[in-house]
Amino acid sequence: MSTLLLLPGDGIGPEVCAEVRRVAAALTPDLKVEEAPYGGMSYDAHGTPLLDEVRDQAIASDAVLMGAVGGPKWADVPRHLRPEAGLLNLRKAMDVYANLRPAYCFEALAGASSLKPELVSGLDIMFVRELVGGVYFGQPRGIETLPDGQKKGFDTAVYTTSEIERVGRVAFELARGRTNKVHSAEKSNVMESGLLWKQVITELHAREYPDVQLEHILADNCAMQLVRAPKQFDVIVTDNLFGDILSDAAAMLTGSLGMLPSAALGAPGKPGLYEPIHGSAPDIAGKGVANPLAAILSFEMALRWSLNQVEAADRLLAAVKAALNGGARTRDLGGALSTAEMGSVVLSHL
Ligand SMILES: NC(=O)C1=CN([C@@H]2O[C@H](COP(=O)(O)OP(=O)(O)OC[C@H]3O[C@@H](n4cnc5c(N)ncnc54)[C@H](O)[C@@H]3O)[C@@H](O)[C@H]2O)C=CC1
Ligand SMILES: CC(C)CC(=O)C(=O)O
Ligand SMILES: [Mg+2]
Repeated sequence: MSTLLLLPGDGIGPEVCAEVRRVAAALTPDLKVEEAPYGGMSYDAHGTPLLDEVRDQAIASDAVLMGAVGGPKWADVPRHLRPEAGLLNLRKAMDVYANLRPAYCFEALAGASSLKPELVSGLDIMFVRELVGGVYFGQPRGIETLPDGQKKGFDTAVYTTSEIERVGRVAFELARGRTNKVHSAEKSNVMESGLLWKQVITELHAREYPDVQLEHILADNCAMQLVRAPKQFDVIVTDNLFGDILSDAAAMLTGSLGMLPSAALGAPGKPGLYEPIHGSAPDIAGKGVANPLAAILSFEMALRWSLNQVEAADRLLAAVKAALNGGARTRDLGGALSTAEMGSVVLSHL
């Protein structure tokens, strides 16, 4: 029996994870679903966003699915104890370095996109975001007071050859099963870590993946091209910061931030960390209106990538498609369904 560890977290996290629980109970009754405190609610109860035993439980499970963490309540908590620090520490501890963020436009939602339907109809981009390196983790970092009394805030963007190579390999391998095309996005024009990124990807491509079409693109141009002509992209491999930003932007091409799931993968055989790409959405938390589909589709990715249940994943994907084809829409998609009502429509199609 496989184990899924659910970490609902804060804000809308518990609301969308409740729908994942219902779907899992109906679709995969043999899956053991455990739950643990995490994020701000763990800080409130235990003084830390990630207990050592929860980290160990995550590493020992077959897959981890989290809702979201953070919110204004914890804005004044010291940086290393903030909910977001718990998330970064969990990603690092699980060494889930390749974050797959599919920006897939369901046919029924082409009209809900921020772009004209013809620009997004058939859109299927796979972001491969490096997740455990770069500026979110680099040292030194901090806020210091300068001799003249003003303050200096600083971070370090750092990547090593092996960190770039291993995520690049994931992107090229994925591309081979798709349209054989990879864009590598960086800022090699102004950043040394970006220059190394470009060199390592170029060498990896020449050495191991000459059959795949590779294009380098500066991250700012990539942002512009995503909203100009997104269908030119298939796989986009990029660093932690650019991947975070570009994938949020791409979410709106698919209709809503509430639609995008993700899978964070490490070494083969190790558990993956699955999460909707959105945050805790404090502006709508507690209202029961959040779109649960990003979380439900994250469960679909967990079934496919970690839990060896491809048939169940196919059934779930078909149920989400049927729900959307039937007109089911939460508020972010222009409809009026509540979180639980959207979950129920998906369930009705399983
Ligand atoms: N993986 C995680 O746990 C993440 C946590 N965060 C944290 O979440 C908190 C809030 O961050 P924000 O910048 O507001 O980003 P956010 O992603 O939480 O929300 C941005 C906007 O999208 C809407 N939205 C997000 N998810 C939605 C859903 N499922 N259905 C309908 N609407 C949805 C929100 O209502 C809001 O208007 C912060 O503390 C941030 O650090 C942010 C991103 C990822
Ligand atoms: C640490 C997270 C809050 C950063 C983020 O927005 C993300 O990973 O999507
Ligand atoms: Mg983000």
